Amino acid sequence: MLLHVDSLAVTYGGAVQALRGASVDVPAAGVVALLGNNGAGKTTLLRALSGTLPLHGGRVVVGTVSFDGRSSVGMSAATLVRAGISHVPEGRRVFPGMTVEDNLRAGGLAAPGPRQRAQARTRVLDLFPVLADRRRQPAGLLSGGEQQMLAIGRALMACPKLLLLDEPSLGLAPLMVQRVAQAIRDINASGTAIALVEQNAQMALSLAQKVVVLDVGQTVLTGLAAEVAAGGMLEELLLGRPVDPTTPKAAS
Ligand SMILES: Nc1ncnc2c1ncn2[C@@H]1O[C@H](COP(=O)(O)OP(=O)(O)OP(=O)(O)O)[C@@H](O)[C@H]1O
Repeated sequence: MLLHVDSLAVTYGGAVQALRGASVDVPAAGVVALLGNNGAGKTTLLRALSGTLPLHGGRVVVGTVSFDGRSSVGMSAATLVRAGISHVPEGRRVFPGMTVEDNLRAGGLAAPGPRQRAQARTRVLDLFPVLADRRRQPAGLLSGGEQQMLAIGRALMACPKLLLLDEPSLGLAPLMVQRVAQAIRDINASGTAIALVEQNAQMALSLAQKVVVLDVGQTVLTGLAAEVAAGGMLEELLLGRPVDPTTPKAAS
């Protein structure tokens, strides 16, 4: 398993328990959708995995996280990105005053070497040709969809084994959502594993092989995407009806 997370607990400021038993496995080259209602802990989970919990207060208190065979709890964001975990945060967070090219260059600082950096740049510009057209423009002038592409492209510049995507479709027009979804498919087809947080459950189910549902900081369902989609379990969990504790965990 590329990523193995078991019973992870995270608190903010010692008081807010954002995660209280999150478990998720992501196989090499797999796509896992992380679903759950607002406040379920999805963003916190991605931040814990990429070492970007707020410096002020966010803390992993218990649990196991292993990435590529090594325990990764407590590693810095810089170490984790070099180990192969790239995070595209919610709200894209491109550097608005820097050009598209410089945003990509910043992502490439974590690439293993110059040859891999050049290959990653070619790959990103093939995936998102609009970034090549706009490479001299400040990132802040791009549309929301283009900024999302740039944020994903910047993350890919580090040559990740695992890409963490937080709400990539948020606020995008339907056509742009489709283009981002296709890009996610293409990225995965080239061997990069993906953990995808998405409010758009339909999109997430169409991209993922596996689904993990979080509720109030805990993993309450793990299953194959096709089975979860067919079984109507998701509506039950996301619409807030009581979860049957006897529901078996589907095969992972
Ligand atoms: N910096 C922070 N300080 C204190 N509490 C926080 C902080 N960030 C998140 N929380 C709390 O932690 C819990 C989990 O939040 P998180 O953002 O991880 O959930 P989420 O599933 O990503 O929700 P959403 O879909 O709304 O983004 C919530 O109760 C939230 O209020």
